[in-house]
Amino acid sequence: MLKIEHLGIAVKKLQDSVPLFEQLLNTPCYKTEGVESEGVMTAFFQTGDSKIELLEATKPESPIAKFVEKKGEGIHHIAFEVENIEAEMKRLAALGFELLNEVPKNGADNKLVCFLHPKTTNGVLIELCQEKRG
Ligand SMILES: C[C@@H](C(=O)O)C(=O)SCCNC(=O)CCNC(=O)[C@H](O)C(C)(C)COP(=O)(O)OP(=O)(O)OC[C@H]1O[C@@H](n2cnc3c(N)ncnc32)[C@H](O)[C@@H]1OP(=O)(O)O
Ligand SMILES: [Co+2]
Repeated sequence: MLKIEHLGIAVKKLQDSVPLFEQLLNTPCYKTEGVESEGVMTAFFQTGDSKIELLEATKPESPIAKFVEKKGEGIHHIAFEVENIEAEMKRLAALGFELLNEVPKNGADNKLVCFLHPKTTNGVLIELCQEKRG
């Protein structure tokens, strides 16, 4: 794993949380982007080498809607940047980690992503992400 690429934070309303995080971090939100396949709208902040990703659900079946309903707002996942996502997925599957998607899928911010089930990672949802090339 190269670094923590971003921390995902589930929120109820970006409209409220974006200004709050702008004040907290003292840096502007540099991008908002919808990811239809995940049912989320995201907002990104640069913090040093890593990012904060705020996530608001855009439909009731969204993992973020379920999470907020059950646990409330808060840290949802940690995303690690990897050099080669397919090699990393193979390596982790062979070690017994449960991959939530068998092939890399499109994430926000020009990334290919794969999630690991929190039940195999001490209750922490992990995202692998690789910059899309070409
Ligand atoms: C845009 C993209 C990007 O960065 O580019 C993103 O981040 S998209 C971010 C949104 N997309 C995703 O999260 C995709 C991956 N997530 C998923 O597939 C799902 O959310 C699962 C993690 C499999 C959970 O779904 P499921 O329907 O099974 O929910 P559930 O509510 O029944 O939860 C099953 C168990 O997992 C726990 N659980 C659920 N979400 C969790 C989370 N974020 N962190 C830690 N534990 C979590 C529940 O408390 C429960 O534990 P107990 O059994 O102990 O009660
Ligand atoms: Co993420």
